[in-house]
Amino acid sequence: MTLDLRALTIRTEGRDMVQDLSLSLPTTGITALIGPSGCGKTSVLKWMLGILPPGLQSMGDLLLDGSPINRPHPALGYQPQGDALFPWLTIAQNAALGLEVAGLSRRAAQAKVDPLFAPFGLAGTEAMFPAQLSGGMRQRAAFLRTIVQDSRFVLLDEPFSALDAVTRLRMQDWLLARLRDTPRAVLLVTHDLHEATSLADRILVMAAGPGRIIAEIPVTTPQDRRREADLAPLRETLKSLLLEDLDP
Ligand SMILES: Nc1ncnc2c1ncn2[C@@H]1O[C@H](COP(=O)(O)OP(=O)(O)OP(=O)(O)O)[C@@H](O)[C@H]1O
Repeated sequence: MTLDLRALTIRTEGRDMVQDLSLSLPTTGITALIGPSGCGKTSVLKWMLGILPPGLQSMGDLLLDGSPINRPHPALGYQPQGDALFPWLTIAQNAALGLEVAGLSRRAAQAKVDPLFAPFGLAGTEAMFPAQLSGGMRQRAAFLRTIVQDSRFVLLDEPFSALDAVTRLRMQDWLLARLRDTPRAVLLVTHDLHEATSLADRILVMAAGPGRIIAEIPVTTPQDRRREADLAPLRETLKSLLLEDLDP
């Protein structure tokens, strides 16, 4: 299964905010999307999901295995910036919400979510509210809600940015482990070059004004052999691409 975004242009107030952007996601693996603030990363994700705010005009095609799809589409899962848990719902209710929105009964949704609390490190939190959990736990609950929907393609918008450094590293390892359990394709928007180089199989670099992809860089070192020091040259390359773009 492949997801192809072809020739996306997003226009606001008479100017192209994103211009002629194309990308493909293979069946598995992590593709990181990096770029300066405001270049349009979140808007690209929202367009793929069919939730671009009104007021932004768009042109482009999204093809699943070569055919255009209507959105929202069950093959595409999404985790917005932050954890986006509803504070007035318990963790169990939050985790089941995506399934309920997709049409499952409350009971069926809960039955699907329940067995995942332990593997997601959330055993005992079912009846708690988000404010009672640590940042890492809330993030795992948000992942649970996203992952349980079985979407083949998961779009993650800066999922770790609100976490402290240690929790972030643990959550990154944890995400890789979950993806080994249930392989799927991830499009990961991140500002963090360490995160991009340690997690991704491929890094797409965006420039701003208008937002477009200026480089596609494969990360060929296998996950288990990625050492911080070995990844430094790649980070330097990414840094110069990002900074070059900001020069007048
Ligand atoms: N609803 C909207 N109406 C008009 N302009 C918008 C709207 N949403 C976003 N924009 C503008 O579009 C541009 C891209 O925003 P977007 O959030 O997609 O960028 P981003 O690369 O994800 O930024 P960041 O990394 O800071 O999250 C910004 O200049 C923003 O001000």
